[in-house]
Amino acid sequence: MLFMVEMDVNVPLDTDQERFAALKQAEKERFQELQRAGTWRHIWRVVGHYSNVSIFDVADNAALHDILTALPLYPFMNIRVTALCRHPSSIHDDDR
Ligand SMILES: O=C(O)C[C@H]1C=CC(=O)O1
Repeated sequence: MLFMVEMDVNVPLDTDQERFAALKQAEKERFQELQRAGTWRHIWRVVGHYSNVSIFDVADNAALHDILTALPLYPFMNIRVTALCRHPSSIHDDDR
């Protein structure tokens, strides 16, 4: 199942910078692992924001919930999820 996931990262001014840098590195590693697995299919930076728009390919709603809530930066994120399905005019075979 495909989902559009919009993530906004909010970092309070009093956040410990060293701790945040470690979480950011852990997030990058998890992100790249999920990309290699084909789970986190796409990501785009939203211009002018510490936000991204991503496409996830997961088994079901619960799988997406588990992945998102386990992200290292999850405590700093506001997340919006939109379920997607194939557009009838799409020429891409991997839209499901
Ligand atoms: O940078 C972000 O938008 C937050 C998050 C998503 C991937 C990643 O490496 O960090």
